[in-house]
Amino acid sequence: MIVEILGVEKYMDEHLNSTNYLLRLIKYKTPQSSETEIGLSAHTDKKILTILYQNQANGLQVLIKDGQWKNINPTPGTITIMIGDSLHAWTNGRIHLPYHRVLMRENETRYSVALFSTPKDGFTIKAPEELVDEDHPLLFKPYNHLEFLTFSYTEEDLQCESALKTYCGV
Ligand SMILES: O=C(O)CCC(=O)C(=O)O
Ligand SMILES: [Fe+2]
Repeated sequence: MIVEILGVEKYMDEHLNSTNYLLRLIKYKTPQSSETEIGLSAHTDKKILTILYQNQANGLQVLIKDGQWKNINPTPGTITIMIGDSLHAWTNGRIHLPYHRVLMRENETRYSVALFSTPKDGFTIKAPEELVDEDHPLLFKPYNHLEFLTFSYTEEDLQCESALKTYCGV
């Protein structure tokens, strides 16, 4: 759908051939006090797309424009999809990159299952020429996904507002 909306369907095969998948089951510790606790601190997913499924214990929040955190309380049985850094960079910033976190509330155990699609090792993320023009100048230099991941585990990444901009912003 995304490639169709952006008119770059011709890259679909390249995308499928360069993608791996990773499934993660997460169990969050149940807070025993009435204080809310950070289950997962604010971050963006460094990968392409995240498909998220959770139990009834809500807690996912997304940062919205005015700097507020918005609760994401999905209807039971539905999934939440989030864009990761790789797709944000590949689309030359055309698709919003959501900062998100998980807050835990008293006596609720949250389980979530995340299916990440991720660029294969060694793949270079480069926005297609169709998505770069005068109105949309190139935002990120082409970068190697694995090297970016290595950077994202460093102290420098922890201190910067956007790993992607710091690492390869134009
Ligand atoms: O558990 C959740 O709802 C969020 C998980 C998440 O953001 C992640 O694993 O990157
Ligand atoms: Fe995440």
